[in-house]
Amino acid sequence: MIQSFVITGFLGVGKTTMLTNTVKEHFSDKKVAIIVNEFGDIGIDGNILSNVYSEVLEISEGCICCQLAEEFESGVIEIMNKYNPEIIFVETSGASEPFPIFLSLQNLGISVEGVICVVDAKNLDSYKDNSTAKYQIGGSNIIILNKTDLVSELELEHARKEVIEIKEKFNIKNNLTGKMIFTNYVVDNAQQGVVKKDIFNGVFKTEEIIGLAKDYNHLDHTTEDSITQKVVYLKENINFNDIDEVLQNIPKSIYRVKGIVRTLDVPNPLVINYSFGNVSYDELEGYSEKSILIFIGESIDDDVLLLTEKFEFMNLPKFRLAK
Ligand SMILES: Nc1nc2c(ncn2[C@@H]2O[C@H](COP(=O)(O)OP(=O)(O)OP(=O)(O)O)[C@@H](O)[C@H]2O)c(=O)[nH]1
Repeated sequence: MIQSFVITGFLGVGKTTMLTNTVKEHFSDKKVAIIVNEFGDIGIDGNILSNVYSEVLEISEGCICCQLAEEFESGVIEIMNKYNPEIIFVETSGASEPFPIFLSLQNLGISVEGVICVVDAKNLDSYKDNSTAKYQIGGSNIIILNKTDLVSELELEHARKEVIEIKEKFNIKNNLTGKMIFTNYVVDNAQQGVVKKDIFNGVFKTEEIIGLAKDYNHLDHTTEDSITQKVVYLKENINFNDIDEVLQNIPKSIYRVKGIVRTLDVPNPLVINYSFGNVSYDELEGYSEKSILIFIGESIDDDVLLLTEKFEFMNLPKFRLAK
């Protein structure tokens, strides 16, 4: 039977980092397929992962947990036929819930060995009230407190307590029987997403939950903290400083910026990663597509316009992620 892991967690907490490091560290001897639910016209994570690993399927422009179950399931079947993987990792978008994906995998006869929720130990307080974030923790059975390099032991302990509190409150139940779907869960720590190998050995017996999971209904995302995104394509005449100035002045309502941008003064295109006030730039060779920035957050329309008014846009499409 093919095994799988679902990786969930809020925007920018380190899911892709964990996936990349984990696959390299613990699964280099296995045939691994990675499925990334990415938003926007190009999958930036997919682009990066495909440099590391070859078999990446991207499901784009939508949320697998809401509209894309069918596309997701047919994509998984395609991957199984083409690559015959031993293990499948599914990275869900930071704005979706993990459990519907669990069910889709189960429908396809794939064994789900764990639903891993990556938590940002440094920034949990700033996103823990978002309803999707709570359901992500509630819908997982392996919780990884990541970015431990950025916190003190006291802060880590605080984050751990908070996570357990949320988990106990939002632990998903079967709608019909009222029983907990996950009877067991673990909380562990990681830095740069490097997770202990035995975490992947499974912490629950699949048969424990299969019966319960069948009757589970999709939880609705609530409207009040809906997450939207804006995709901005940039013209080619920008300097690095123009980009940096925008990224140093991101308002709090924008949780996440990702992109790949070519500038006049840096030789290679730059992969841009912004989350929780930190921005990083990594040069990427061989990218020749349009320069693109994706802004993700709550009610961000005006903020993005204000921030980017100095750029000349090619266009500015908008997607709705979660309602
Ligand atoms: N200091 C520190 N930074 C980290 C750690 N893990 C990830 N990061 C950084 O956090 C940023 C976001 O990481 P990603 O792995 O892209 O996060 P993600 O959860 O996949 O993001 P989305 O797919 O947009 O939801 C990147 O700049 C990472 O380099 C960590 O343990 N410590």
